[in-house]
Amino acid sequence: MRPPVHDDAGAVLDQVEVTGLRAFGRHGVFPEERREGQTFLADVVLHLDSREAAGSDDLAATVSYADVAEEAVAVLAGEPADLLETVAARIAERALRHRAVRAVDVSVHKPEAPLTVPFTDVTVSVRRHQDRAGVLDARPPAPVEFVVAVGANLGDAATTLRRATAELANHLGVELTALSPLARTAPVLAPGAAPQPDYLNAVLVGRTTLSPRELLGLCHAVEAAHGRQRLERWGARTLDLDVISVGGIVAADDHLELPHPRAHERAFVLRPWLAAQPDATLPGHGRVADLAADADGELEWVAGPWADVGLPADTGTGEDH
Ligand SMILES: Nc1ncnc2c1ncn2[C@@H]1O[C@H](COP(=O)(O)OP(=O)(O)OP(=O)(O)O)[C@@H](O)[C@H]1O
Ligand SMILES: Nc1nc2c(c(=O)[nH]1)N=C(CO)CN2
Repeated sequence: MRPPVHDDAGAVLDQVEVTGLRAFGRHGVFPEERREGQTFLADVVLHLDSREAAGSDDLAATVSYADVAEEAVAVLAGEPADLLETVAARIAERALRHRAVRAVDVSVHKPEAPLTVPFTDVTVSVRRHQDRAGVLDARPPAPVEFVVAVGANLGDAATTLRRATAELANHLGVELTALSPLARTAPVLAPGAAPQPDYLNAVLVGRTTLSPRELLGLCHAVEAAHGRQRLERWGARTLDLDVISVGGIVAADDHLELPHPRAHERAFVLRPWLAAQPDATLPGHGRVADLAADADGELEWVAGPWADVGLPADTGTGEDH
């Protein structure tokens, strides 16, 4: 095991290790190294939280070491660099594009390095961490899954939710793949708050090429277009769009936290989400089915289709739950 990397809560991350990756490359400072080439090797240790993947036995919840290995070998065999440090950093950068990878150790070996003395190996090792703030602003290289929870308890809530859902679905870089049925839910209020009307809630699942920040901005724009005013925390509202998760990212800054910090305890999020996506997991919290079973909150399904957006597959808008 490499020295551990800790997550934000101080827990040691798991390690996935690939060693002895080998390729013919042309890295080096000397012209003959560029001309003749030589063998390079790499060891890669991925630091990640494997609990979700272990719970669901689903490769999508972790990272394929085969992909990381191929990417590392492509760097070894690829564009020549003067320094092993550069080669190691390139491999690390490729590995960190996999969002599940929180940190990575890369060692690059050059056992045929042009030294004038007997030696066994030359190794350069680097450790790199996920740029956690940057991750919230980065557009994913390929579409990633997102989950948005919608709610309203002022005005014609059903019409607002239908229109807001269509506005999201029609936005460039956003595609909806599953919709929960509509639920009527008892308001979850701050202690001592005045009573409020029941909410209508639903959950939208989709794929996006927007950055998480852009998706939040889009949600705010749709809220504003429907007259949302932020007067008090947890106040009654014409429309509320919460970004629950994007691409499995676990990251936070002052304006955006992923996954949504209260989603794991909210029946009005979890139960519709489960209905839309029975095998869903909430990054850092586990299976939505388990979380939904533990969450308190009164909820009653509103029968019938409630949104008119084209989905790639027939999904449960209004079937029995
Ligand atoms: N994952 C997220 N989704 C939506 N807003 C978020 C998220 N993370 C942080 N925020 C921030 O929270 C701020 C308050 O959001 P909002 O007014 O919708 O809160 P709320 O709906 O009253 O309460 P709650 O956040 O508990 O749902 C937003 O301006 C936004 O910047
Ligand atoms: N039932 C219900 N209660 C809430 C809701 C909501 O969407 N549904 N949203 C809140 C703040 O986002 C606070 N309380």
